[in-house]
Amino acid sequence: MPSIRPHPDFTSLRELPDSYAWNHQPDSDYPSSADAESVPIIDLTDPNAVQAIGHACKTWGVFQVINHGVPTHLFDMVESTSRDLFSLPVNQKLKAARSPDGISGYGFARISSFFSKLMWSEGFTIVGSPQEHFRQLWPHNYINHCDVIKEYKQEMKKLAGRLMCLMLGSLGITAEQDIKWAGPKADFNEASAALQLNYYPACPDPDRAMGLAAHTDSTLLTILYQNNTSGLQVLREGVGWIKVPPIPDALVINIGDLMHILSNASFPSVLHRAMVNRTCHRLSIAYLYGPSSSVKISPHPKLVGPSQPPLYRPVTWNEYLDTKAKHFNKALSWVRACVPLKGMVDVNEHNNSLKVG
Ligand SMILES: C=C1C[C@]23C[C@H]1CC[C@H]2[C@@]12CCC[C@@](C)(C(=O)O1)[C@H]2[C@@H]3C(=O)O
Ligand SMILES: O=C(O)CCC(=O)C(=O)O
Ligand SMILES: [Fe+2]
Repeated sequence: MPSIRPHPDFTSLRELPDSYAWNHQPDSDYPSSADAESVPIIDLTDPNAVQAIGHACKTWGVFQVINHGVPTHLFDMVESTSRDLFSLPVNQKLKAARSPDGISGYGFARISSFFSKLMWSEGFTIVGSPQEHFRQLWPHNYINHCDVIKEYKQEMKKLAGRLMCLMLGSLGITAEQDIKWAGPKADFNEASAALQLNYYPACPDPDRAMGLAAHTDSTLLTILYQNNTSGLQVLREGVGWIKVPPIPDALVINIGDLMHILSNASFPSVLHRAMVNRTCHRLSIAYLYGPSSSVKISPHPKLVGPSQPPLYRPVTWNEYLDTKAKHFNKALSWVRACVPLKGMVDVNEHNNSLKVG
């Protein structure tokens, strides 16, 4: 939790309090070519999807997918549950507040404590069943909302398994032969995940506010649904912050730190952030996908050899989440093997409200 106190209901403020005002670097720091580049869009029914995904993962660490097979009505339903949740009175939402050392529940982003300024957003993290927290929010009608989340997570799990096969396939790794923890059907059925609902209210001074500060995800991969309001940006080295526009029915897929480790740094975990809007609120739903708790993730043997030493030590998801909670943007360096890594992004350069020390 930040040492500065959040406004109890910042969604109703007419002016941006100083505690929410970030000192953004002017965009002129970056060449204007930032507008000319855009995140790849990949059709999952395209026979060349593996190559396209491999290229996007290596060069961007992020892409959008279309024709992914997730039924549209599921997005409407999960959006409606999220709206119902965030429009509850503050006191009601606080009944499901995340405990100080917990992961699930209502509150600020987990990384908030690393910043001297507050973020213009609310979040709700779901790990496992949402039942207990949803009952606190909606004592009389939580069951429907639980069902929506359950169905959404099932669909996301299937898609995440497919994406794992495509991403690894592009590196010459097959789930059947090369990844034991992919399970007997090689469908990654034992994998686990968290669902993060993010709500960014309309903001009186969007140019000085920050929705969600620049970070990488502590996942294998993340599947992000965003409503029709833009805000997501990804950092392209040497170019700058690139907007990832909402495309109806498309999903944004990004590489997380664990996939960066598994790929022995072939795939970068992309730095991203969410900006806010003066007139429209924004909603996003992140499916944060990782291995089951007993699995140690390490650079895959097929990507290691005499000229390619393993760049990271083995870690479980829980160990990595603990490291991230302690060291935030330094977490990857903490699991680095004793080999210097070239071309690492220093997140400090891009987060100027980061607390020092
Ligand atoms: C499974 C995860 C992944 C977490 C921690 C835990 C639950 C909540 C996730 C997020 C969601 C919002 C951004 C982030 C950076 C945050 O603050 O909380 C994420 C973090 C991570 O990717 O490190
Ligand atoms: O809201 C967004 O677009 C980004 C959300 C995000 O990065 C996250 O939940 O990890
Ligand atoms: Fe993220």
